[in-house]
Amino acid sequence: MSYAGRHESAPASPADEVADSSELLEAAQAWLEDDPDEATRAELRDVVDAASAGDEAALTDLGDRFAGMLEFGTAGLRGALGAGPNRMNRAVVIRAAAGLTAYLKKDDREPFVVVGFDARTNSDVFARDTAAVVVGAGGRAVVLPRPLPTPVLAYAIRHLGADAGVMVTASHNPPQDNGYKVYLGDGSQIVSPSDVGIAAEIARVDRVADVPLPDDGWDTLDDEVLESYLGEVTGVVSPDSPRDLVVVHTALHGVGSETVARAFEAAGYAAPLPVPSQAQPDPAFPTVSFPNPEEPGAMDAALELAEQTGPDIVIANDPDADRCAVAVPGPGGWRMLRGDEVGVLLGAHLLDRGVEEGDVFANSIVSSRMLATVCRARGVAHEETLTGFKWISRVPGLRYGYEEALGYCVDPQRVRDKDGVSAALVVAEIAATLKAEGRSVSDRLDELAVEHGVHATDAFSVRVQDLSLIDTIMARLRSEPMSSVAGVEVSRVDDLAAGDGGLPPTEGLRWFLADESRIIARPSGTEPKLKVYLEVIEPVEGDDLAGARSRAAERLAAIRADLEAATTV
Ligand SMILES: O=P([O-])(O)O[C@H]1O[C@H](COP(=O)(O)O)[C@@H](O)[C@H](O)[C@H]1O
Ligand SMILES: [Mg+2]
Repeated sequence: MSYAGRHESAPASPADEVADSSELLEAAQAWLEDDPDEATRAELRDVVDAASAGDEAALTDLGDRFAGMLEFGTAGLRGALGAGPNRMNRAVVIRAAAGLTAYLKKDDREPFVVVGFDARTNSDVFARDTAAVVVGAGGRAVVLPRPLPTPVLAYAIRHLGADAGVMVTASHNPPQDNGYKVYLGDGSQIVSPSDVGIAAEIARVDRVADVPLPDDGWDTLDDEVLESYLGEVTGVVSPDSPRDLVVVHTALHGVGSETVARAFEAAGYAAPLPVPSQAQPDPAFPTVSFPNPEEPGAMDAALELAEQTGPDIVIANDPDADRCAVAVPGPGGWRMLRGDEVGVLLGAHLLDRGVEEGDVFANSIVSSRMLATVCRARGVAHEETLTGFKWISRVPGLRYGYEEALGYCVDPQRVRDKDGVSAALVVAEIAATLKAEGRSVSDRLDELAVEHGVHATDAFSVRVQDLSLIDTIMARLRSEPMSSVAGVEVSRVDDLAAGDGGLPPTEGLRWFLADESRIIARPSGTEPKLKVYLEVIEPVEGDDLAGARSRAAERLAAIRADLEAATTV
């Protein structure tokens, strides 16, 4: 399944279907013969045999596998592992690597590509294929020594002076997925027009069998890259801020444990207390249904360990360790902070530590407007970008950028992407500093809310099997416009697909209500779901923060109820 949002299809007539199914079987047979991987060949052969014998389910399955090539979405290619062009497999990866290399060669030089990989099923195989394709095309390739966090790869690109980087990972997606993040030499993930240029080169690859695939010729790096990253990442915290802090950490079965523990020790903090059942990389992600700290249940084991051991904070990374989630103790037990809360906490902290002329703070349009308000109050420039770090990381003069999806870039000079390791260090600095003052992270959030107003955010997803349902919902939201939400008049609607709001066109709708509440609906570019983001702002009168918070929560819940109704499948 491709999650990039290409899912328009016209209803077919019965005659078309017959023609389509024979064309489909032909296309599948041709793909099968050209697939270098015995495992996916066998898988596809079974589906083709069943479909040829008239099995309807197999035919539908085949149709989905051949619904087009995986496309670049919010964070590169991402899809279910399996045979066919609309899945993640060796044939698709070899095509992608060949297209990328051809694109890089247009600059008339031998491309130099650094490749990283996580610990998912086949990530190492896809990394090796990528290196082989680059070398086979006359380029130079180096591969990270073992499964490591995405930010280490993003760092390596600029550290080594590579022309491009590839990270084989599906980040926080379910175990059956894999993915392919592509970066250029500036260290940022690709955006238009390079994604279109690379896609055009991928489309030009006629047969996988014609792509030279040598058995060697690339270098496997030693630990120097990781050591160098660790040596530099400690620079995100001040040498003289307090270090007394107890942290529980989970890597959610991903690759973050070692790098985070070593970064904490290198920076002078105690290594976090790991959640033992989730500390080692495991492609089956056995203890969680979704290895995404945003999903219900994913943090249960970490919060349970926190209940038992009483740390100051809990930190989680997603499996490729570019996201960072935080939980704090409160009167009612442990509470997960929203990405927007961590985002403003980090932003305000970096503002407090001092900014330089030309520094810009940024966040994505689906994130809270609170950081913009804080920046305005301090006279510091702030920008909004489209969703995805590929956009945030490109803001000129970026000093700090974040997105509500638990992504933070506190050190854009070194890593032009979100980095769950450096973010964890700055979170630790904030928590340890507050602890030394006898205060807590919650106290600091209260202070910011009193000063700038309660910015209450929420989000929900409508998960679908059939991607065309997302189009159906978006079409309905356009054709039956909401005039009020939760009893409050809609004062402005931006069709983001038309470029309203002054950003590059992207599928999505944004509503502003008369009371400044904001709603955005957009298809995910990484998973088969529609995402809806909500924000209300409630000023704090006098010092009645509790009253403002409860009014905000009520307004938010009412908006959510209306939007859930408006987006039912
Ligand atoms: O998967 P990760 O951790 O790299 O995260 C990726 O996906 C997130 C969700 O994207 P979408 O809303 O389109 O699904 C983006 O916000 C993020 O910038 C991107 O890098
Ligand atoms: Mg990730």
